Amino acid sequence: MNLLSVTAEIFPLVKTGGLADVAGSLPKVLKSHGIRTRTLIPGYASVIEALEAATPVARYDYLFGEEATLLAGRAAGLELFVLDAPGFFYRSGGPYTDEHGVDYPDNWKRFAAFSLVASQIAGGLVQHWRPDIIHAHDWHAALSLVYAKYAEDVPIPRVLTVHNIAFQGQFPAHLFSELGLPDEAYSIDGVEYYGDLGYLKGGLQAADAITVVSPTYAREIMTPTFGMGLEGVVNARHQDVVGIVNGIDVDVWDPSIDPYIEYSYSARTPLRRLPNREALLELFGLPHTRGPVFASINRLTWQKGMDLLAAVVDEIVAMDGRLIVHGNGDADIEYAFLDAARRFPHHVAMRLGYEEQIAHKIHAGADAMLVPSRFEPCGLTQLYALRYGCVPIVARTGGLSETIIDANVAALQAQAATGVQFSPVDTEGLRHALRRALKLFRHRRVWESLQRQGMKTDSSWRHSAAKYAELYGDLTATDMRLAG
Ligand SMILES: Nc1ncnc2c1ncn2[C@@H]1O[C@H](COP(=O)(O)OP(=O)(O)O[C@H]2O[C@H](CO)[C@@H](O)[C@H](O)[C@H]2O)[C@@H](O)[C@H]1O
Repeated sequence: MNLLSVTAEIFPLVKTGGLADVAGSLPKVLKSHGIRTRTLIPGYASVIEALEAATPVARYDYLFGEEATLLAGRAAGLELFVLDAPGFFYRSGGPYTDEHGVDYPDNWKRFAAFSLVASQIAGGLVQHWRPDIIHAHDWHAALSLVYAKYAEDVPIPRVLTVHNIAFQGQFPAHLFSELGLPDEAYSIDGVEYYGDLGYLKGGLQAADAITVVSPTYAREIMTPTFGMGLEGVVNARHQDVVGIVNGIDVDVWDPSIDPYIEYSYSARTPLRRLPNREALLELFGLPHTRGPVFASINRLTWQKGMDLLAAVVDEIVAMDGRLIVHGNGDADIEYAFLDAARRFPHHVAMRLGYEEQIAHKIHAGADAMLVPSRFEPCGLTQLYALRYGCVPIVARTGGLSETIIDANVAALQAQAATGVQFSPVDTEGLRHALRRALKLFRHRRVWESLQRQGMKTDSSWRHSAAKYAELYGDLTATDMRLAG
C-alpha cells in the first residue's frame, strides 16, 4: 500500500515540536506492515539542503502567485516529495513565524498552496506513483483533504491527524475566493468557521477518518474545555474519530547507543547512568546535590503549564533540589526562569532555545522530568524520559494520564508504577507532586523501581503503527467495496 503523508515538519529536517518526531518516525515502522510512505513537506532551506537524488516531477509557473517545483527525493532515510517554492518557504525565520516569532502574514496562502499540491499528488500528478491513502497532519496540511474532497479525480480515502486542536489555521473569510475551491466549500460542511475560514475545521469535515494522538485527548476535545471551539464538529464526527497514542523512535532515543550522552547505559545497567547526572550538573554549572535533579524540556507556554513551574521554584530550592529548564517560548515565562536562575544560581539553571543534543543529555542525567501541561494531546517528552530512566512527573491530562502509571500504593506494591501524576493542574497540585517525588526519591529502592519500570515500558510505535495500518486497511477496503 502506498501512503501519502502530508506534514509541515519532519524530524530530523525541520522541527518545532512533537509533530516532527511523529511524522519522521512513523513511516519507518509502517514499512513492516507493507505500507510505503512518501511524505510531502515544504521546501524550507534545511530540507532542500538535505535532499539527495532530487528529481523534478512537476512544475508550476504560478502556484498562488509563485513559481514552484515539486521534487521527489530522499533525506535521512525518508522518502520525500518536496514543494520547492522559494517565495513561500525559503525564509530566514521558522516554518510559520519570522525571526521575531510573528506569524507570516501569508501563511494562509503558503499552506493552501502546499495543500493543493498534496491533493494533486493524491489525484495522480506524479507518474509511476499513486497513493492509496492521503494522511494529513494538523491545520497546515488539513486543506489538502478539502481540495481532495471537492476534486472529482481524487478517489482515495482521506485521514486527518489532530496533534493539537489549539492550532487551527483560522483566516478571514474574504480569502476564500483565493483558494480556488467551489462555492459549496464555504459552508458548515466545509471550511466556514464562525464566519471565518478554518483550515483544521475543513479538514475535520473532509476526512474519512480522524485520528487524535491519544484516546483521552480524543474524548477531551469533544468538550468545550478542550475542544477550543471545534468540539461541535468533533462530536458530529465522533463515529469516525479514533485515538491512537504516539510512539517514539526507539533508535533515536536509546541510552545504550545514544551518541549525545557521555556514558551509555540500559535497563540492565542502570548504575552506569549515574555519571551522566554529574556531567549534566557540570554542563549547567550547578553544584552536586543529594537532592533530586528536576528538569523540564518544553515550549515555555501556558499550554505546557510552564508558568506554574516558574511559580514553585522555591519548593525545589527548599528541598536542595536542582531545576534545569531547556526551551523557549513566551517572553514572560522565559524571563521568570532566567530570573529564578539569577536568584538561585546554585539551584536553577536555564538554557534558552532548543537543541536536540542537550535534550538527550538532560534525559540521561536528570532524576525527574516535569511535564505540568494544562492540556497535552499525547506528549513525547515523558516517553523519552521513561526510556532514559528519568522519572516523569506529569499533569493528569490527555496522553500524559494514559502513558504514565502513578506511584500510588497499589501500583507501587505491584511494581507497576512509572512516575507521578498530579491533579488539579495548578501551583498547589504541582507543589504536592514535588513533595511526593521527594519522598519517593529518598527511598532509593522505590525510586529505582520507578526507573526500572519506566525503562521497561514499550513506548515504541509497535502497537500504534499496527493500529494505523489497520485503519488504512479498513478505509481502503471500504473504498473498494463502494467503488465495486
Ligand atoms: N522549545 C522547543 N522547541 C522545539 N522543540 C522542542 C522544544 N521543547 C521541546 N521540544 C521537543 O519537541 C518535542 C515535544 O513534543 P511533545 O509531543 O511533548 O509536544 P508538542 O506540543 O510539540 O507536540 C504536539 O504534537 C505531539 C505529537 O503528536 C503531541 O505529542 C503533543 O501532545 C502535542 O502538543 C520533543 O521532541 C521535545 O524534545
